[in-house]
Amino acid sequence: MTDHPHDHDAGTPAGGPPPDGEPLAARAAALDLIQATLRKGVPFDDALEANRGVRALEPRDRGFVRLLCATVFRRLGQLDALVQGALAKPGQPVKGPVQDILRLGAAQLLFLGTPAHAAVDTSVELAVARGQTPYKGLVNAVLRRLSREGAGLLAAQDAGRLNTPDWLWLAWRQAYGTGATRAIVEAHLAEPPLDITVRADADLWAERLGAERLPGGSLRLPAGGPVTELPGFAEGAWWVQDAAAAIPARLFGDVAGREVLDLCAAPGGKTAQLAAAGARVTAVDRSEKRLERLRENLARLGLEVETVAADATAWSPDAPVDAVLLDAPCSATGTIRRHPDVQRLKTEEDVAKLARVQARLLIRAADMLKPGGLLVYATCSLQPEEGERQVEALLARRPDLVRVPVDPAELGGLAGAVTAAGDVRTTPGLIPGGMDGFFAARLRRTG
Ligand SMILES: C[S@@+](CC[C@H](N)C(=O)[O-])C[C@H]1O[C@@H](n2cnc3c(N)ncnc32)[C@H](O)[C@@H]1O
Repeated sequence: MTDHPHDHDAGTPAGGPPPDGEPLAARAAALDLIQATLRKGVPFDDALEANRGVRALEPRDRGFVRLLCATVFRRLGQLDALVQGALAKPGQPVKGPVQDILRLGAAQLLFLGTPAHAAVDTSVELAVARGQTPYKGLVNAVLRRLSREGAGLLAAQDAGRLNTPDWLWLAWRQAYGTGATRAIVEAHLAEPPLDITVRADADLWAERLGAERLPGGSLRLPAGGPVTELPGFAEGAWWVQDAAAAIPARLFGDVAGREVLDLCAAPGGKTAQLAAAGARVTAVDRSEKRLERLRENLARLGLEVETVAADATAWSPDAPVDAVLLDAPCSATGTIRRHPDVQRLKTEEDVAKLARVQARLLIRAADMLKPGGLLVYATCSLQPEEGERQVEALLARRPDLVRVPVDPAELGGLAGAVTAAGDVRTTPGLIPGGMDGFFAARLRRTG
């Protein structure tokens, strides 16, 4: 389970050699998937779940399809510039399926190490199979040229900048400065490692899995391969959760025996942390389908919580509580290295719309607290409107709330993640191997 609204226990894409079993079927499935996302706006994980062609493939080929699509989303700016540069007539418009076939072909040639003949031949066949026979020659010529000259062209590109939509580049530069923005966009280029949170015995599991221990307690493994086959998965010893996503629930301190409301809970990564730490959790989510996923996840972990399917802007607990976690719906721009399609789907308008929802949820969450109770607000967004600005606005509006600053020692010494005001702000470039961009603030109700 991860924090992304469209990803659950999906694990990480497996790399490995390109398919030789059904080479065309795998590329055809990848074409359908990137078209669903880039042309129709369907989040990649939803497209993947709905695609029958992918389900029919061997697991290794499915891994290839996932990696190929992720590479197209991750490197789209570079790929489009390369294709443009390789056209016989520069500036010639290349659109629709032909454009997408070229993107897939170039990604295989230049980023996945697919042998040139396999990448070129399957792309040409795909063009024919999709009724693009008149463009067969163009696909062949562009990809052959890229197989010869691509590496040199690639070396001259500013990869981080090219792959980042302008609005995100400008917003991050304004919020974090040029150096930190560079670190963010560089972190987006790499396939992220697999981070997990263990129920208990982190040292034991680190040894068993050969995992690295991260500040704060998460374990880190290299990406690739089916997560469900790793030791400890089936018996519920751990769950998938980015190291940054594991921070907000820890900000409550010792929750053993305490009642905690988790207001936007599914698929349950933070619910699991709270329940594993001994809290009595009520997990609220407005999506019954996602709540079902939360129940499945917690059942695997052998953890019990109460679940409520409700809109948190309209629902109230029977009585005020000691602790509320609001992991609000957001643009998810902090998860781009895990979900590179996000940077192609989300817009500035989405951020403004979500910020209004977050403001409403925050007021409701504050109203649910007893005097002395703690509210932790979190989003997996890099946009200050969904983090820092929300908390400033709430504190200005609600004199009964005060900030309880976070001490870097609470984050295993990750001093770079604590802001001057005492909130948590992680960015993907913060640690080697990266971490999601997250914001978290801890507030106390005083009256
Ligand atoms: C960022 S995800 C939560 C991730 C989760 N906390 C975890 O750690 O696994 C946001 C969740 O908020 C839910 N949601 C969105 N608006 C809501 C609302 N008004 N009331 C309750 N849940 C809502 C979505 O269905 C989604 O599951």
